[in-house]
Amino acid sequence: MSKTLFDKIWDAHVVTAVTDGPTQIYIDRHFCHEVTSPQAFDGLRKRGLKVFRPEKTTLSPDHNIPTLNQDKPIQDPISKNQVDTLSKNAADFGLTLYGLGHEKNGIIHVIGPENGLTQPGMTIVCGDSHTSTHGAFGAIAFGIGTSEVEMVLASQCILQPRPKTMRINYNGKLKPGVTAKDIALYTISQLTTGGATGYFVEYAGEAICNLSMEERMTVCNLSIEMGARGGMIAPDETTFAYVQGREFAPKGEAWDKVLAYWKTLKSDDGAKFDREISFDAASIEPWITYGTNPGMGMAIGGAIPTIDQIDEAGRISFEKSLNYMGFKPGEKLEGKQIDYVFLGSCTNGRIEDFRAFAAYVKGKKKADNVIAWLVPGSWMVEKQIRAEGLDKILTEAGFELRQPGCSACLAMNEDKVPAGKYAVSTSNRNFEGRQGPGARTILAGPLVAAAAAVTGKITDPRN
Ligand SMILES: CC(C)[C@H](C(=O)O)[C@@H](O)C(=O)O
Ligand code: SF4
Repeated sequence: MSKTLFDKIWDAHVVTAVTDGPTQIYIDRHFCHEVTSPQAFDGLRKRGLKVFRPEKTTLSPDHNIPTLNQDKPIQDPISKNQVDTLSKNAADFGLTLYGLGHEKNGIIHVIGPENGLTQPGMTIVCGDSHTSTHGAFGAIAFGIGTSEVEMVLASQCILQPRPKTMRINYNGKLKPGVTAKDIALYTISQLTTGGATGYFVEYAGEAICNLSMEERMTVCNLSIEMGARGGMIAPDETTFAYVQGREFAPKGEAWDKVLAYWKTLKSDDGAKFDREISFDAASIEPWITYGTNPGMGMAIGGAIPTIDQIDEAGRISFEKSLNYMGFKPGEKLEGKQIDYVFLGSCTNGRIEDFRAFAAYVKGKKKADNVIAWLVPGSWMVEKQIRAEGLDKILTEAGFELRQPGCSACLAMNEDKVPAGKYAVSTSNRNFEGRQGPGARTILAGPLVAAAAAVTGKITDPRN
């Protein structure tokens, strides 16, 4: 029988199938950060349990870490406690930790792939919704809650109801100047933030096959913002070339063997999805959000919907959202002045994002009205930025590089956008207060962020 990519990986990981109940699934890789893991470790302590397979779990603090002076003690007591607790848990349970100051520290969804811990065919979990990022490798990767973190630590398994499957096809080629982030924001705008609830999504089609691994990670990262359990892309030569040679990638004979298996990981012809939709890649424009959820987006040259374009049931929240943002129905945002630019996060904090940003700002100057936070996703990204001399281009254009971490993506550290200020951000959430109390977030890709940083306004990077 024809199988989807999802079915193949899922079926290969079933430990116990229960009729009318969740399936027990084996987990190949487990990532942990400081926010969602403390109670899980305490739970193990209370039960007198060890971590079942310590080599399968990797820890990195990312949410609470400062992006300046990481060599000094963390000032905020709550953040310090969370980061210290993660270190203690790693030591007590014998787990690998890329702690603060470690050359491999960074956002957990950035360091997994760059170290070769993320591989095709795997089941991957983390107590974090953006675990969907790892699906870019052709893996079943999804976020879990803290009680499930405890379950995985104790048993290397998890109980999961089988999600429905959806395939989204992007036919044809993207237009020049359109990025992976635009694909994702466009898709959420079409499907809405609840449009993929209950589904595991496979992204497919020519425009997806043409993406680099980092671009695929950006697309899969945002799956959760349309409610999907996760997103995935079939592995191909691009995937294999990215994984090969990385620290934890299989080597020698083991590589040849696994590669033969990875090549079978694609949806068979005739495989049935519970839902299938298609978009014309050429209809995607550089995309920005105007509201307070990632589905409230539009082409950069477009206009915010007018009230009559909104379903009656949604009008109150639409008005509330625009009120928070200080925008009016029907308004165009191109040319509107902004205050902050944030380049970073597990969505767009990788080397290609910094290359794209640097290429745009090269020979130009940062606008005086803009405060720009350029935050690499990891120390490996930071090192690469310097190795390529991108830091010099950025400095000459008036920018400074900060130290890696989640930073202003959710403002758990000091990087908070002040109330009422507008931030063009390459991250993935624009909820009220996400980047600081009262902060107003406009989500966009790295090129739109670069254009905003040099003009001080919302600007189409193609002009
Ligand atoms: C802190 C964590 C639980 C959260 C998530 O799960 O996504 C965070 O990473 C976020 O992006 O909001
Ligand atoms: S960068 Fe943002 S989205 Fe990603 S894990 Fe950190 S807080 Fe969550």
